[in-house]
Amino acid sequence: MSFALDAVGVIHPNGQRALAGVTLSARDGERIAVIGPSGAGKTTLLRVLGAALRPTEGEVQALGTRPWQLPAAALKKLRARIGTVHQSPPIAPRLRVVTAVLAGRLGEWSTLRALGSLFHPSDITGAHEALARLGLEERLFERCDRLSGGQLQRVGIARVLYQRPALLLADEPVSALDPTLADAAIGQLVAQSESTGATLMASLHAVDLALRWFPRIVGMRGGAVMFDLPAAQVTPGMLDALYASEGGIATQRPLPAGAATVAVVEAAFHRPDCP
Ligand SMILES: Nc1ncnc2c1ncn2[C@@H]1O[C@H](COP(=O)(O)OP(=O)(O)OP(=O)(O)O)[C@@H](O)[C@H]1O
Repeated sequence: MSFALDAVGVIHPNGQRALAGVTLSARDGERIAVIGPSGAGKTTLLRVLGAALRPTEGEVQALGTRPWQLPAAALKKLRARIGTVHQSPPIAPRLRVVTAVLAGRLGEWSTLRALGSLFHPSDITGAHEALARLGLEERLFERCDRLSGGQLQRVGIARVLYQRPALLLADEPVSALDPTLADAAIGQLVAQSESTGATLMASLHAVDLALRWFPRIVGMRGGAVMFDLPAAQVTPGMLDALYASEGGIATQRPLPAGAATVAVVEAAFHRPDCP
């Protein structure tokens, strides 16, 4: 078992409930997409799974441990085995791209090695390989504040590929990328999961990408799981219900502009290389 949540709820300090009664588990190596409207609780769910946010209610298990029962040093070790791609990567602007990628393994390194790598990057080949998978190898020594938002997002993905975590969490990892780059970047995350056996869980607004690349789809709304199904069993009607408008604000299922909704959903059900 890679992770298990049992009746997990989160209420933020301001009283806002973000998750309610979420029970969910994943086997090692599973690939799961989380979809749902804005505010559904996707980011909060990923933060709970990454042991970054302690839930208000329920039980969390991740990589064979109960994070919130661990002493501080063991919790730090657990976090080093979990990799998160953030929608806006928390990367210091003046950092070189190479250093930002190598930071993926900071949690594994001694303080001395980590400090040293700031001044003398120690595994340039490894950083180059990770960046090449995202088509960014020529930016190896560029400063991060000279990159576009989409390039920075790809640096965040390269960093987690370099980290090689056992549990790979991605929160809207391709929101700043054009459709071609987004598809390629999700392909790299999936390839990483296939080659290392890491469990991959990604939140995505692009439903077509979710259905094409992920065998299992979790639909969330209002902090709760609405459905948890194999991609082939998710119907256009379920997607309409998931993204239905609330409070008079018209919402639209986020599919590529100009696409015939049903046709795209149906076409997206099967990856050519998936049975
Ligand atoms: N730090 C916080 N303090 C208070 N409320 C929060 C906090 N973070 C999230 N929330 C609230 O929790 C709910 C779920 O937010 P979350 O960011 O998990 O949703 P989401 O599905 O990731 O949304 P989006 O698709 O827009 O990123 C929302 O109502 C949000 O306003």
